[in-house]
Amino acid sequence: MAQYSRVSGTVGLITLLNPPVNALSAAVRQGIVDTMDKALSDRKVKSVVICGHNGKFCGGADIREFSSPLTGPPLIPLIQGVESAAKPVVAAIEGVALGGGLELALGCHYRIAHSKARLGLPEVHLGLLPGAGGSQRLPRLIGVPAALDLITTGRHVTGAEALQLGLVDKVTDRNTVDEAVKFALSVADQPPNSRRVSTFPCPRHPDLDALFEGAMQRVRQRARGALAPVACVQAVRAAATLPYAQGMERERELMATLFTSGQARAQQYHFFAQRAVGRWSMPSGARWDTTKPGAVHKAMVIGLGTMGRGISVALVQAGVSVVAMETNEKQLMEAKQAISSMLERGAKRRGVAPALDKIGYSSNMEPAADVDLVIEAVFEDMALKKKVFQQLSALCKPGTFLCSNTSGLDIDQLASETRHPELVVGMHFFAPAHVMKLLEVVYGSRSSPQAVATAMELGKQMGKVSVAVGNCRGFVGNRMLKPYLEQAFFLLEEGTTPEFVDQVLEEFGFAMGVFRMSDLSGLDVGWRVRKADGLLNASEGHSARIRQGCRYSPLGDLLCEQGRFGQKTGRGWYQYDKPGGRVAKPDPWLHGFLEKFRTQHGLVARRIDHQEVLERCLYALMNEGFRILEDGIAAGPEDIDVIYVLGYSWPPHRGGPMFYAGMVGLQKVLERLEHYHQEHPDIPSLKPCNLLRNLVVNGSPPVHKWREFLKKPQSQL
Ligand SMILES: CC(C)(COP(=O)(O)OP(=O)(O)OC[C@H]1O[C@@H](n2cnc3c(N)ncnc32)[C@H](O)[C@@H]1OP(=O)(O)O)[C@@H](O)C(=O)NCCC(=O)NCCSC(=O)/C=C/CCCCCCCCCCCCC(=O)O
Repeated sequence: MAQYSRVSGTVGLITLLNPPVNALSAAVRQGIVDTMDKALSDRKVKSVVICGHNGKFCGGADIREFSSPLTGPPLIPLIQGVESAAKPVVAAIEGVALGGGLELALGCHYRIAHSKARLGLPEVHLGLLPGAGGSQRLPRLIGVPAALDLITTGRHVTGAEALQLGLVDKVTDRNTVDEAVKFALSVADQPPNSRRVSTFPCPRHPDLDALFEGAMQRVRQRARGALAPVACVQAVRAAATLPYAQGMERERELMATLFTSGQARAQQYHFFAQRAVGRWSMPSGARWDTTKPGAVHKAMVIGLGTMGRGISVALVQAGVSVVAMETNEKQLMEAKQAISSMLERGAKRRGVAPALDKIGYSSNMEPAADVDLVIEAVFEDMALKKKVFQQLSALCKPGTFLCSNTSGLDIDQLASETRHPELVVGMHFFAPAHVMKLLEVVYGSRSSPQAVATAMELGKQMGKVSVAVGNCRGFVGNRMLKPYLEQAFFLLEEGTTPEFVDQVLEEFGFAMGVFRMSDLSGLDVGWRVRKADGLLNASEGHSARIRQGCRYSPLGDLLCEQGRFGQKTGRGWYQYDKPGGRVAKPDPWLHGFLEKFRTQHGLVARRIDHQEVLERCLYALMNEGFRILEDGIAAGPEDIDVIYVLGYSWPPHRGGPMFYAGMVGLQKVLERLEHYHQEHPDIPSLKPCNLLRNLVVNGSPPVHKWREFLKKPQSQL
């Protein structure tokens, strides 16, 4: 709803009221229509201010309403009504003005913003475009290049940047509503005719064709196969080339296509899933809303390789004091320099001073005695990590939380090395740790709810989306990666090439196919894990393509034996112009190697099509996701989907693997897995798991109902 009052004698004040973000629900839209009517018909009122309750202007259209038939006054004529009002209307922007909220502000005749307010048109992240006139008004107000940038990236700008762009008329550090009321008094006598943005000509640009071509190329590269960014470019092009009314018609057509698309559903699901994972629970029944996190003022990071450096930066930027520790003096010196420059760059980007005084360095463990939390980020080696945990347990003051940045090792084993296993949790960061938004928080069988709450909260403080998961090999993300990689290797054995597999996966929307990704992260990483698992050598009398009774592909191991570790060595699944080179080129040597391998193992190459690559790689991965749910390692499909979109570059417009399974149809996923498993009975990951069968038997319920079919989460180890 919206509240109305008259202030300072002649200003009509309209306050949007819909906590927590004053989203434009049907009731709020009706409230705006009613209160505008009041203000315009009140003869004492000379000008109007629109603001939001509780320091937030407006978070945009109410996204929850998008899944049911739209009711209440539509937004486009509502904003048109505000713009055509005969009395000046001023938007008082505090907190946020996003999406429909900013579009409402663009319909006002003046915009006053707090310098720290955040403004933006993030609809592209919801699979939409700014469809309430935003795509037509913004370019008219701030010019085509700046509007293209804001609309296609969905990025937020501060009030201060908005002023520079010409998006707002004034910024303030004081009470924004008071300033807006003063401003409204000062313009009360000025007719708003010349302030209607829809009547502005779109600023001219010398080469519109090149500008839009470049923008189109960028959005296609950034989000392969996503419809919304392309439609955003098309809508802005309409603003630049057509009269306003025709531009609005084009905006409407494009929005209608997006609004009902599966991609918009997927991205809106992802928006709510990111928020849902914050409401975590543990098998014991402990929950996010009943557990108080411990305070973390000072933390220690142990091991300053790439991960430790990134984690240190993320902690400092979150306002935590850090002691960064590394025993190797040379590495310590290099880390100091790298961390300082990362902090400086980050501070410059955010327009603040670098908090270099928040970090100290040590070459020994002693400072652990005086910290609230330790994050161990040493090499991924159980024996080494165990030693670190033993030392920490002896050194730390009572109550210090001990966290391991492991990508898949057993948290319970680490905890058992300490005197207080309840204080131990996993914090699986993703590289680069100061940039990537995902954090898997792993609870072991003895982790206390408070330890989990503390790690979850610390993740949030670092700007990450933290997902609580149970303890098993590879946790959620890497556990699901295993069958995906395995299928890709098997497909090579059966006749295809790395180029074709990557092309199919990239067309699906992944930023990189599995082989290019493997070259980037280093083939030796998986090789070391397989070595530790005793998988490198076939048992006597068994085929080289069988391990532990199941089909196994030694292809990755054979490349590593040749020193082909990927980009860093200049050779892997592809060739590069030099070690460290980034441009992957097909490698004739590799094709010859695959042919020889097939001959040696009596395999006849067959033609493998697009559909088979996609289904075998993705359905095997999804099947593991169902198993993870069945095992209680993830509390719900949203957790898995958030992990995959934020940590494994699953395309957001496809929601995540579990959401995608629902989109494809669970029955179809089941049938195709059954088909492939019949063809390859020696690949257990293709055997459809019970939860998938159970969901199909129960009529394939929508993804938000799957939790009803799950057991309580539990640790598997
Ligand atoms: C930055 C935020 C605003 C706040 O962040 P933070 O403080 O961290 O808090 P959160 O945890 O994120 O959020 C708190 C809770 O609020 C919920 N929330 C937030 N925003 C919204 C919202 N916009 N709607 C509903 N709910 C919202 C959030 O979920 C949290 O609750 P919970 O924990 O999940 O319970 C941050 O929240 C943020 O970034 N929000 C989103 C901002 C955004 O993206 N805004 C744009 C929304 S889309 C929009 O505005 C579109 C406008 C144009 C509409 C035009 C309509 C025309 C329709 C034409 C259709 C044509 C169809 C034709 C079909 C046919 O032909 O038939």
